[in-house]
Amino acid sequence: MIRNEVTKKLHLSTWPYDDATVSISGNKIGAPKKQKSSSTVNVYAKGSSNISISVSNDDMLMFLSIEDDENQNEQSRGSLEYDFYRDSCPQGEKIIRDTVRQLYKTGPELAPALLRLVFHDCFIEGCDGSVLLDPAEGVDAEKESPPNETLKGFDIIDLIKSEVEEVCPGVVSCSDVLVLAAREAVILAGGPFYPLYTGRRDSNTSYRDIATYELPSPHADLSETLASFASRGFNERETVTLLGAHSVGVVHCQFFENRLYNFGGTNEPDPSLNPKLLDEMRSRCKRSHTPTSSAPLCCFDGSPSSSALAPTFDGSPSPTSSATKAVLPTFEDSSSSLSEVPGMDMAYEGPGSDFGTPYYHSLLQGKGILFADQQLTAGEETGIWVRAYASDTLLFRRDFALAMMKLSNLQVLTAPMGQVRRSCSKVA
Ligand code: HEM
Ligand SMILES: [Ca+2]
Ligand SMILES: [Ca+2]
Repeated sequence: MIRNEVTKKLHLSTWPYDDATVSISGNKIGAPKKQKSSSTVNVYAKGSSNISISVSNDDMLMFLSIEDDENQNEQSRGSLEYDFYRDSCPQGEKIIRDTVRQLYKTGPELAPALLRLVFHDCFIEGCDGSVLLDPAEGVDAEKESPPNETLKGFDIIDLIKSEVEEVCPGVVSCSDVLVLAAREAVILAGGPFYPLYTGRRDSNTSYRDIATYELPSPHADLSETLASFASRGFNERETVTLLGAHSVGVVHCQFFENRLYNFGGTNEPDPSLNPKLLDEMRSRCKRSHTPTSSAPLCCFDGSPSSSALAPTFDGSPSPTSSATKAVLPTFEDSSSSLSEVPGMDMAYEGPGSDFGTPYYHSLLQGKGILFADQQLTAGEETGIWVRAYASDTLLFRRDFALAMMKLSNLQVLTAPMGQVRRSCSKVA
């Protein structure tokens, strides 16, 4: 028999379940104690050909198998470290976790907001907090890019960051706060836990134009979506996985209105849209009347100067950005006013269902809300993964955890590059 040597690292400081226990070969070794300055516990099981590690919780098992996949982690994490702040701010990760959990109690919509926010940050020049910056001298803020106009959660990040600043001023980067807060949001939304490395630093600027051109469009067909994710190193399977994030949150009418009434100039709805869902969506999103009054609610193509150049968030005549702003309130204005803008609940099939699986189920029924969502069923390989995730929750949770780790490690800045901002919306 081949002798196996197995080393398992359990990352306890970020492990959300206090009651996890670990067994090796059937012998319970209990929940390893947290060490004082280190939260990594190595579980050694040497020289046995019969090692099995079981834990009291499915996600923990999945997490152990992720740890087996060292190559993937090694490649993408660059010079990030596990528990980077263990000496400089040992309470940091816990403060972030507790604050997100606290805020979630009164505002559960923060979970989808943070998940989308981390995607929009990491996709544009990496996970560097560039999306968080306000416009200023020399800063063309991504916030002002049309695809980011309905982005929410900036105030949540500010709140979390100020809690962290109270204890460890100037230590924990905004980009780390964002990935850690989003990880917590995924768990709260019913998604899987995934381990994260830290030590990201914040950008010195923001990339409005890049965001305008490079954030994927809700109107994109499959090949465009795949190309966009491939340019960030995601294969077809991972792209299908990440879109599973669309099982939570809301989509405003402007992003799918073209599918309901006049798809591609045909004056007919999108034929790939399930007729029942079409009725439902039409009842929530009335047809826009005149281009002038409807334009601000219609499409993402907000900036007048960019419309000719930006094929991404296309659709209809571009409104002026000031008009757009007047109609689409930002999160800061008031979350309640944003929720009054009509739209569809991503989880329209009913709350309380699993994270992920119902999304793929609905795609199989032609019930994707965005054209880009529904397109996942149009490809041979993507279709395979849609069907796989629709029926296999555990497979999805594992893949989603891995894909979120990869997303969270995109193109990170580490010392001596970048900076640690004290206020996430301002360059230090
Ligand atoms: C082809 C790729 C994608 C496109 C075209 C896209 C587009 C959109 C659009 C148009 C919305 C609605 C925004 C609104 O109405 O305010 C939305 C919401 C959302 N997106 Fe995506 N998205 C994509 C991929 C992703 C990925 C990879 C993630 C995360 C991993 C993500 C997470 C979310 C979440 C959580 C929401 C709900 C936000 C909320 O309710 O606050 N999206 N997306
Ligand atoms: Ca960024
Ligand atoms: Ca970068």
